[in-house]
Amino acid sequence: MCQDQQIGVNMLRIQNFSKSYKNGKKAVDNLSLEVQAGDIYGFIGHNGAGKTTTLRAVVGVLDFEEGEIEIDGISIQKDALYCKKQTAYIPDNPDLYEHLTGIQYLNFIADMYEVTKAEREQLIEKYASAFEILSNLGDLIFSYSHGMRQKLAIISAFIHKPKLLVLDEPFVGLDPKASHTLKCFMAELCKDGSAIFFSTHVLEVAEKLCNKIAIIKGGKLIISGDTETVKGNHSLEDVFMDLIEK
Ligand SMILES: Nc1ncnc2c1ncn2[C@@H]1O[C@H](COP(=O)(O)OP(=O)(O)OP(=O)(O)O)[C@@H](O)[C@H]1O
Repeated sequence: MCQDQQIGVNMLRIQNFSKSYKNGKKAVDNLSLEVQAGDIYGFIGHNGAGKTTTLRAVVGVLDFEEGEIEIDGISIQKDALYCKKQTAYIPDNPDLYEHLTGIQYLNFIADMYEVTKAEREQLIEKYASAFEILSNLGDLIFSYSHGMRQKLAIISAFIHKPKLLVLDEPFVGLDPKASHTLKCFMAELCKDGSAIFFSTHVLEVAEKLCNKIAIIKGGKLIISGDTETVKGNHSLEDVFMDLIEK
């Protein structure tokens, strides 16, 4: 069902978020940004800039003391369960249950998110066919290649139609066809009223796919907004290099 009427509603609001690790390292410093329904929001920055730290705080797997994070208008500090139900997260190196088969894993996730039997069957068929792992779903995850694991994690996220999809380096390990398929499904999800916030080092992908971009450097957000505004008449790579080297 098309939910275009939701486009523009805040799905993620990060306000003055800071995170220091126990060793005293301030990984993120006073970061604020908003991701709205319909947005494909790219989060870019050099190695160690603070992207994963931010993403992990957003999805509730990393505690933080400073700032506020709201998902679909609800504070994750106040109602973490509600927020987690609206969200799917694919880390940069998904840790899947190796002793399950692919289909057992997908059913486990579908059960957790209360996806009906009819709907899960239809969506698993759709996504697993598109990612060409339908015939592998009966095999143990233990036997999957890195790319197949990545595809399974992606399918598990899409089958419960999250309002907010958070991805950390989702294109790493995917072959060109699977990357293309993922981009199409990301666009489809956002057209249906969800929002995507993802980190990437692939600036060409960010430039083409994202309607919004944020650049983080040394834990501080240095620019964010509409892709066209962020890049002006330049390529995103030129803008990135310029900002990072300043
Ligand atoms: N568990 C941790 N304990 C201490 N410091 C950490 C921890 N995790 C990350 N850091 C530090 O926080 C900073 C930000 O790391 P983070 O993983 O968020 O960066 P990133 O932008 O995702 O980098 P990359 O592009 O390399 O994945 C880095 O200086 C890193 O060393």
